[in-house]
Amino acid sequence: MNPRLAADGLTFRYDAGTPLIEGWAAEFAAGEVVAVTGPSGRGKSTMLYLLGLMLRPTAGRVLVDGEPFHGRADADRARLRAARFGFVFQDAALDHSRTVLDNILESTLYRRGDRRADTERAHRLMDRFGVGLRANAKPGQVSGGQAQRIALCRALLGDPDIVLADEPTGNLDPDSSDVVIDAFHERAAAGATVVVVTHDPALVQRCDRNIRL
Ligand SMILES: Nc1ncnc2c1ncn2[C@@H]1O[C@H](COP(=O)(O)OP(=O)(O)OP(=O)(O)O)[C@@H](O)[C@H]1O
Repeated sequence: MNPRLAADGLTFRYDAGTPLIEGWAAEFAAGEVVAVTGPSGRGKSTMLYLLGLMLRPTAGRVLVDGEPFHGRADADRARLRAARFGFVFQDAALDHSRTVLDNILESTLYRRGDRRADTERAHRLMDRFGVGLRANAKPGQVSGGQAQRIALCRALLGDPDIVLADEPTGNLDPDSSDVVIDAFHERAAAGATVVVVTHDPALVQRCDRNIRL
């Protein structure tokens, strides 16, 4: 059976210099939570952008269910991302002009769904992650750790079957981090693939395996 997500001979350079990532291969199966670790500046976030079809590789392939997607048109990749991927950016990347709730609901805009059910689900996720009282705040009014948990709610709202998270517990205390990793394992138990870039040893320990870049 094809892995849910795979990198095959992935090479990437930002400019004309030496490639940051060269000939990298990895497979991520449905049902597992995988940590990706490595020194700062090694290219972990870049690798996550490649896996998330946000950057095009210089060479090599990114496969989803065995099908190469890295070279597809932007609109195709965007459609696949909206339907199947949940991405947590390292800096949360919230839209400061909209409320917390609207930021979370943004991930549903490209899916045909029931707005009321999505809103109820968003509130349940916010309560679970301890940010339920901030629904009507603007991102500029919340703490860094709260912004990170709001970004997680946004990524998880659509029950994505591929979750890519960049330092999702970087600003969190151990209890809040546990809630996050529990949620990742829950998605994996439901059949998702979860890839987590992290420097947090406690998080690495709770992942099924660790790939070192
Ligand atoms: N848009 C860009 N243009 C040019 N160089 C970039 C760009 N983004 C990142 N880089 C460079 O690529 C290298 C890898 O960056 P990346 O953020 O992928 O590393 P990382 O392993 O995630 O680091 P950290 O653990 O510090 O978050 C760094 O040297 C960085 O300066």
